[in-house]
Amino acid sequence: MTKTLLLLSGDGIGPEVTAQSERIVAALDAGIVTSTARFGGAGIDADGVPLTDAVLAEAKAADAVLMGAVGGPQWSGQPYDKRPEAGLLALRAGMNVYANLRPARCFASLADASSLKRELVEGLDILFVRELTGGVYFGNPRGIEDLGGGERRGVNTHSYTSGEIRRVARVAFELAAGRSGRVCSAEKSNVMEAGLLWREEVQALRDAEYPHVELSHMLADNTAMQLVKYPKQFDIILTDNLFGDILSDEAAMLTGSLGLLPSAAIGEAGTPGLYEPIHGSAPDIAGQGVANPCASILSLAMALRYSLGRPDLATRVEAAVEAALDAGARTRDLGGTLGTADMGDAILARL
Ligand SMILES: NC(=O)C1=CN([C@@H]2O[C@H](COP(=O)(O)OP(=O)(O)OC[C@H]3O[C@@H](n4cnc5c(N)ncnc54)[C@H](O)[C@@H]3O)[C@@H](O)[C@H]2O)C=CC1
Ligand SMILES: CC(C)CC(=O)C(=O)O
Ligand SMILES: [Mg+2]
Repeated sequence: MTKTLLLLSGDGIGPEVTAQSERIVAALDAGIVTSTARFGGAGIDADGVPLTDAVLAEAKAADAVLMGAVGGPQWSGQPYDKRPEAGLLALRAGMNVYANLRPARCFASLADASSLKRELVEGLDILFVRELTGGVYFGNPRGIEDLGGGERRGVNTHSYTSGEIRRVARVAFELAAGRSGRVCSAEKSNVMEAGLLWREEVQALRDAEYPHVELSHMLADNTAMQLVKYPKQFDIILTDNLFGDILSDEAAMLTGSLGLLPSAAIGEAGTPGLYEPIHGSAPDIAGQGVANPCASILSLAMALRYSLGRPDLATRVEAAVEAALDAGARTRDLGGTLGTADMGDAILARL
């Protein structure tokens, strides 16, 4: 059956890495129909807003969306609600993709590319389950107010309801069954009420419905430290929007590069998923053709697995990426000399 994939390549290196995923889709020849739309800074330049209603409607009507990255210095002077990043938050909220799966796996051939010693990262396989549509990125009130006399106040609100916590915790507990059965929930219940509620709700759901899951709780600052001390202690890390954002970037370096980590954002069954590399638009290397496309291609693999009904092709794409890395294919971030399209070639050759 035909499936539809909407490509929102966005800004900076977004279009460069998404182009390589598009080549993979074409090579798979699996009846996946792709379309493209403007999004992020590219949307602001053409339409005045980062995400139009029409593009959101297209995203909700597709089987899956593959996003590149958004943002860049050109748009940093805009008010917050007009920035490319606000478009991404609106897309995530509009698609109601509240659970963000961010796997951090260390490929065998990259164990020496990590900033940690080989023995600490060899075989590493962590899955972050990050809450994606709540917390401090979305809470109200927010803004910068003028207090007079040259003083201003910046305000953001971190809030979670029990329902928001339970639905993402359920995703983590369900996924635990297919892994080691262990979930570590990271929050700041020692200093934040929303963190305390997080801890209580996660524990209550586990006790009521998932008694076989081995659940532990860890304060998020300690989690950041433990990730570089002994990362292999973790299997699934369940955490909120802000901590998940930060901890997953940290974990990326354990695997060798931020350019390697994919993600899947999923919501209720039967609704489309949003797939994106965890990295941003990388203005420092944009336009040079040197970005690593692996995170985008591995995000496409996650789309094949979770939204496009082709787990067989997901495995094939992941194997092609691993085989290219095993054969020594390396972009600059991994210490190599290949450009973005060369890396795409190396992966395509092994597909
Ligand atoms: N999902 C998204 O669209 C995200 C967007 N952003 C936006 O991106 C812009 C830049 O943010 P930064 O803090 O610089 O984060 P970033 O993730 O874009 O880049 C951080 C560092 O990692 C490198 N890097 C990232 N992806 C790479 C890849 N595929 N290959 C090789 N190197 C790679 C960059 O060159 C840079 O040195 C900002 O406007 C930010 O808001 C940031 C994170 C996520
Ligand atoms: C809205 C994004 C720019 C936040 C982010 O860095 C991420 O989701 O990884
Ligand atoms: Mg981030």
